[in-house]
Amino acid sequence: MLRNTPKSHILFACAFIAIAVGFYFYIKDSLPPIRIYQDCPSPDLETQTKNTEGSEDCKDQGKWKIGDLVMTPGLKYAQPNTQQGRTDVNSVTNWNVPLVWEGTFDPVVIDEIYREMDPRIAVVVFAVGKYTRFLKGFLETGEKFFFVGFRVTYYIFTDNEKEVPEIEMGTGRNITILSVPPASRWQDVVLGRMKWATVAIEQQIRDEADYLFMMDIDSVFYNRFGAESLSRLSAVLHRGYYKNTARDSFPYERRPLSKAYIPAGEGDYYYTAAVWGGYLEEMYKLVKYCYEQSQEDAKNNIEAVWQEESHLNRYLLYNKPTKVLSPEYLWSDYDKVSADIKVIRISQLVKNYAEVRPNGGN
Ligand SMILES: CC(=O)N[C@H]1[C@@H](OP(=O)(O)OP(=O)(O)OC[C@H]2O[C@@H](n3ccc(=O)[nH]c3=O)[C@H](O)[C@@H]2O)O[C@H](CO)[C@H](O)[C@@H]1O
Ligand SMILES: [Mn+2]
Repeated sequence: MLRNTPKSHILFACAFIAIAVGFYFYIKDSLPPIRIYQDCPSPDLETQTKNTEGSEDCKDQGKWKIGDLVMTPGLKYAQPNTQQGRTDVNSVTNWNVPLVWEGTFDPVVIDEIYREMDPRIAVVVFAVGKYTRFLKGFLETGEKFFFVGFRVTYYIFTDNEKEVPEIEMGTGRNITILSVPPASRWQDVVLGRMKWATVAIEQQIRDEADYLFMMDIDSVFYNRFGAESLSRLSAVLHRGYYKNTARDSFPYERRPLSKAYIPAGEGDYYYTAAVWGGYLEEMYKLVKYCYEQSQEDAKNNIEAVWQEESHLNRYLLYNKPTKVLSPEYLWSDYDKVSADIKVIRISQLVKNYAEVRPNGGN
């Protein structure tokens, strides 16, 4: 067959291949690296050993943990006191983990200790539809108050990248924008967060972060929010139900048909879904759980009363968080400040629900 091909054609083909190869080597260094997505085994107990034997890429994933509490000699801070402290609030849960309030930690000591461990902190926020208007205030105040001096990446999920403002970021701090489709129901956005966050953790965030927070975007930071919040799994008490609410009056999902069902007579606290955090792989497990449970509900034509917040509350009742954060970690501009709230660290803004949501208020 080659014998029948004119020589000029063969010469032409060879020259073309030579030019193409030459061109590839010329531009090779400016091409983005080709990355074949590798599904690392999830680090639950059964796969833990396999995971350590995995490829280089998988080896370090999910490995960050709170380590030795090492402090630099010579650090100046107030002497701790065994006799004085908060007496107006309970600062421990009945499963004996800290319940964090202003006055139960020293920011100087705690930030110093944890900065040594240098976690890469991811903050996942969604700004879909008109909620992009909240990005500026959230990010600007985050840069002033949220884990100052730590490595932080804000993952902004939006349907409108053009609306993401330019913000001056501190050293070691970044913004990553991820694109999601628009939605016609706000319920689909709040629940969709669980789906898109699951996918993004699997495909990207897992390689880039050690610790992850899920947060609402319609809020601003007013004061320090730092290393005292770190733990394997940390959840925030909802400001509306933390003081005098009997467990049977918590707005848990009460319909047995839903996967988020909690029967009467059970319950510790009511947690908000607007701020929660933990080790990357713990959060992955929990975000995915909320996603899968809500999918099950959808098959049965039911949507939990407070969407992912209901699934989160069920999970946290039977899988206790290792740190509980007081409502200082999510207050609201709607509410009068109670005497026990000495510092508001982050607060939900007043918003016109009917105007800002695609399908109106409630
Ligand atoms: C303080 C508190 O407990 N907040 C919870 C409460 O939220 P809220 O009443 O504060 O809900 P919300 O309107 O802030 O929605 C939650 C979040 O979803 C995103 N979003 C929502 C709608 C939209 O059109 N575009 C968009 O981007 C945005 O990041 C927003 O902050 O109830 C929701 C579920 O019902 C979630 O459990 C919230 O975490
Ligand atoms: Mn909100």
